[in-house]
Parts: sequence; C-alpha cells; structure tokens
Amino acid sequence: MIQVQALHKHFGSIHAVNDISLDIQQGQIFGLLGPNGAGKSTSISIMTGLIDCDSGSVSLAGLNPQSKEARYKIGLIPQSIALYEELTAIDNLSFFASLYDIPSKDLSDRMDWALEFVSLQERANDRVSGFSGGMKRRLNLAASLLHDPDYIFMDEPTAGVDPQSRNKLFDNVLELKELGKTIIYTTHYMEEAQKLCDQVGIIDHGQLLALGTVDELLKSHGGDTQISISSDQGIKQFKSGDVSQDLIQALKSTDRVYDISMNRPDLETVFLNLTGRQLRD
Ligand SMILES: Nc1ncnc2c1ncn2[C@@H]1O[C@H](COP(=O)(O)OP(=O)(O)OP(=O)(O)O)[C@@H](O)[C@H]1O
Repeated sequence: MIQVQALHKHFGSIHAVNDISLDIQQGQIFGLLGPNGAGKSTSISIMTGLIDCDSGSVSLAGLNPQSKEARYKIGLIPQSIALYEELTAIDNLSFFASLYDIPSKDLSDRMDWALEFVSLQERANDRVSGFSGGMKRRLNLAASLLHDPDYIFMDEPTAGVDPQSRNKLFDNVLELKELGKTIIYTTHYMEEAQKLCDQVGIIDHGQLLALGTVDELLKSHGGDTQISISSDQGIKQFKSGDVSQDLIQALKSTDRVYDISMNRPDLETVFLNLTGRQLRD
C-alpha cells in the first residue's frame, strides 16, 4: 500500500503540490488525472523518492521511498524517454539492469521476458535511434520492469505514442495488474483513466479535487445525462430524470424528429463541473 499524507511542494512561488493525501491499495491501477501543469509529475517524483517534498510524508509498503529497499520495489517510466539512442534495445536493458544488482544467472531471462512482454523481442539487436516513439516508450517500460518491482509509476506513458503502441501499452498495464502489481498512472486523457483505472484522483493546481472509482466520480460530480431532441419544433433538452411525460409530450407534438442524442457525463464533465474548465484547455 502507498500512503501519501499532506504533501506540499513549492518551486519558488509555484505551489506545485498543495496538500495531497492518498491511499493507494495494493494491486490497483490508480490514475492521477489532470491537465498540464496540474502537479502530476511532481507528485510522482516525490512518491518515487526522486525529489524531496517541503512537508508531508510518503510511505511505500511502510518504507521511505528514498530508501534503498524502496528503490528496488519501484519501477518508473518517466514522462521523457530515458534511453541511449545509439545503443541497441538489449544493450539499453543491460545498462538499466546493472543499476539494480540483478543476479547474473537471472539477467538474460529477465531481459528476454521484458522484451517479450512489450513485444520487442525481434528488435532486440536494433539501435533505439531507429525506433518509433511508441517503441521507445515500450522499451522504457521493459527497462523499468527488469528488477521485478511491485510499484510501477507511469508518467503520461502515451505521450507521443502511435495508436498501435498505445493499445499495446494499455494491454501491458492490465497484464501488470494481473501479475499483482500496483500501478500509478498519470494522464490528461480522461478516456485512459476511464478505461484503465480502479481509482482516479482528479488533480488541478496542485490540489486533489476528487477521488474515487470512475462510477463514484460520475455519480458525485457528473450531473445528469442530457437528452436532446432536434425536431421541426427546434431543439429541446431533457435531463435523464425527467424524461417520461415531458419527452413523450415533446415527441407527440412533433411532426418530424431529425435527431435524438444522449449526452452521458464522463470524466471530462466531472472535471468541468469541479473546475469550470475543460481538462484540455
Ligand atoms: N523543476 C521545476 N522548477 C520550477 N517549476 C516546476 C518544476 N517542476 C514543475 N514545475 C512547475 O510545477 C507545476 C506542476 O508541474 P508538473 O510537471 O508536476 O505538472 P504535470 O501535471 O505533471 O504536468 P505536465 O504533464 O505538463 O508535466 C507547474 O506549474 C510546473 O511549471
């Protein structure tokens, strides 16, 4: 379990993380959803022990994330690709493995497993400089898994990734969950949070605005489903709660219906209702 309590971090006058508290359960895919500059990467950097917080605390399975013991439990796929372009895929993995004292008898098996996991086994001996953005991201994922970490932090893993690699990454995230891993996934794409995450924290201006399952967030902050009827009487809108009589009346008084559409709330609506802004402003 990861416990984050009353975390604060400033960069000069910017309050990048403002009083964030979270409990992330073992084996969950936890999503941090928020626009650019919301404080996702800073939160992850503190949770993985890369930077200090000003105040607050993080406990990762009871460990300080900056301890050596915790470092072996953490796998991080950073927002910017971290690979040596002139090295082959396998040489990159070899370098990353050397940072984690992986026993030499296991090394080759671990690297084979990781390459196969991200479907890059056939590119093992190719230089990374020839890889697409999506392949590089997948290799970064493979590199972060070599030491078999329990907690995998993925910071905007689909940035600059083609649709095929994106789908492969989604499959990988779900497979990692099945292997019992805990995944912390940041994104500004509400579709990704909605599709993958067991729990979602919505973050903006360094603050955690809401936390829950997607269904809970839709229920508490999504509002009603809107039904629009476009007819020769113009466009009429109904909330899902008051459909019955009014809707039937509207349909009866109409000679010609051009279109009926339903607008269900999604996490974009939740964000809009919480902040008054679009997620992707
Ligand atoms: N090293 C730094 N020095 C100064 N300001 C920083 C630093 N790192 C982050 N910030 C600022 O802190 C705020 C939060 O940034 P952060 O990178 O955590 O956001 P984010 O949600 O990850 O967004 P993005 O996806 O754009 O990285 C932003 O205003 C950012 O400009």
